[in-house]
Amino acid sequence: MKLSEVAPAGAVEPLAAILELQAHDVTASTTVRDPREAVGRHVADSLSALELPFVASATRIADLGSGAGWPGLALAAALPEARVSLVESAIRHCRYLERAIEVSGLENADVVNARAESWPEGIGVHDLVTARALGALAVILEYAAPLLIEGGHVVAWKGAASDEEVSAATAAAAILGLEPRGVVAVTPFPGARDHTLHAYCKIAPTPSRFPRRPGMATKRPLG
Ligand SMILES: C[S@@+](CC[C@H](N)C(=O)[O-])C[C@H]1O[C@@H](n2cnc3c(N)ncnc32)[C@H](O)[C@@H]1O
Repeated sequence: MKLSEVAPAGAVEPLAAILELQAHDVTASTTVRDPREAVGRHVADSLSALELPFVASATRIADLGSGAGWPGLALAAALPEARVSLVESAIRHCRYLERAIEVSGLENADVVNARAESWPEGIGVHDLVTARALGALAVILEYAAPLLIEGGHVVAWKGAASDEEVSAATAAAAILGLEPRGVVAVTPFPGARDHTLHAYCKIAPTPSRFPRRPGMATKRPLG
């Protein structure tokens, strides 16, 4: 797959620079380094969410657990009007993300070295929170809900999620002021299997006891 087949014209150059960096920088947190493979597995997978209208129109995005920057960097490149914060707890990954922003020239992305549940400046200001490969759905929702404005959305990129995981997330959503808005199956690259986007909307204030202390969402999951 070519970048120009999966990314909007203005996003091709910055993303090509990031894929080149990712291929050679040993601190990039990914096993998919070959740029030709990364076009599908990282870029197209990240941009598959643009088919959701509230992703395409988002203006203030937080990508939680960014790692090597997917989906956050791809969304920043594709949505130049949006501001994208890459929230990453590991300083090593943050340094890489800063280099990726520098080589790409993306001016609408920034790096936040924090745990998603310990980022007070991020509370209540985002209309979209994204997360890929960060954890169980219920955990992602617990991290995301406080960061959203009412009417904002969460999108979680998942492989095959079990019925149990989805039910736990539905129960967690009800506690957090979120409502499920569907699961969309996507095929970002030929042969991609079990790629789904799980969407939720914030329909009510999140109770003030959230975010809980760091680590609690995984130690004692809601739902
Ligand atoms: C498996 S990687 C996924 C990276 C990227 N989203 C992807 O799909 O390629 C998960 C990342 O989340 C970070 N992380 C884990 N818990 C976190 C938290 N509570 N807040 C912010 N980052 C977190 C880890 O350091 C790691 O870089």
